[in-house]
Amino acid sequence: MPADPTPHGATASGAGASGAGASAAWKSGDTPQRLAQIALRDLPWEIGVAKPDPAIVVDGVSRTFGGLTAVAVDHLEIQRGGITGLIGPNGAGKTTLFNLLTGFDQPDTGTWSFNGKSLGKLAPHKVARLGVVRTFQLTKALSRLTVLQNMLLGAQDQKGEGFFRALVPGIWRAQERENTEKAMELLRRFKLDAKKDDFAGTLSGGQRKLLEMARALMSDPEVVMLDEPMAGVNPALTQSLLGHVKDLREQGMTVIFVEHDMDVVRDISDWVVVMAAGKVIAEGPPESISQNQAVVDAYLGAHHDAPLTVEEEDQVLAEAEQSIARSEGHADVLDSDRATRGDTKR
Ligand SMILES: Nc1ncnc2c1ncn2[C@@H]1O[C@H](COP(=O)(O)OP(=O)(O)OP(=O)(O)O)[C@@H](O)[C@H]1O
Repeated sequence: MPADPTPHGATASGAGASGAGASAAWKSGDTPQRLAQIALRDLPWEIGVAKPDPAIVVDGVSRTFGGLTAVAVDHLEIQRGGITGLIGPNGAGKTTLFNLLTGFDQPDTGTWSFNGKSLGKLAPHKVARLGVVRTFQLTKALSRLTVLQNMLLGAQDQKGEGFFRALVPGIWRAQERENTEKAMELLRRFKLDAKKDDFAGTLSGGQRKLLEMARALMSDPEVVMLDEPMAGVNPALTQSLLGHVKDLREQGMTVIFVEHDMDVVRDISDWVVVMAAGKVIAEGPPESISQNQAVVDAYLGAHHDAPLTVEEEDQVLAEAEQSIARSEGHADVLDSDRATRGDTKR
């Protein structure tokens, strides 16, 4: 795990690359949460704004599927040590962006880097080895492996994999023991230790989400990307999951998570990035988002598919009735019917 949460390029007393007003407030002993908040506090709420200490920088990344532009992000920086919420209506391109950043998909154009190192064209396991891991909207726990076996699959740097090392069983046995100890420690933290020998397929949806998060931590990541970690999780486990996400920041990790529940987003994000139709349409601290007209429009637009309320349904029916009656020359019948009911609305 990253031991030193102090932002790169910043001393404990505070000299960040930019945002000088904010960095002046850094004190030794500040928690990662406070450091991230201070680093982001005085930034303008502008799309593509430079962060004092970015872990990830995205430039001109686009991905199309046939004629559809799923992602078209001009410039985006993710602050190290903070929790960044990525929100947007269905189909906004959030998962596709995650896929691109973690090597699960390749873009048509663009570059992106982690700690200044380009991640373009790297396979997912290499991206993970460098320190960027992700979880999936639909969990990828392998049902027919046990919980512990799933955890061990997440371990990096398996010394037993190398040919010469494989000739020296002592090395891989020691490695295996180390990995198992680490897996058990994480399982205890996520309260899954009692289930270590159960098949992952027998876990509840929420427990699978926990397992996936725990497994992602086996590789000691610096950046953890969580795709809808709370989706389908019962309320009792939601709190526990939220606590775990906050813990990641306490341990100095950078977290990016996709979430639809705005209460959750407000609760845990230091910064929020909003996507719609593949583009970033707003970014800022959580409190800035609900005041942003572009965000309100994007969400209201997305709600065309939402079920109608009873009142809206009544109105649609009444209008349809009127239009049929008029086209058939019976408007008078509807008018007298409405008058009988004491309904004056047309
Ligand atoms: N493999 C694919 N082939 C074709 N179209 C795709 C593919 N993957 C994503 N898309 C399309 O790209 C757009 C962005 O999808 P994406 O899943 O990234 O959105 P999202 O913001 O994560 O949505 P949600 O919140 O519903 O998960 C959508 O229109 C989607 O249908």
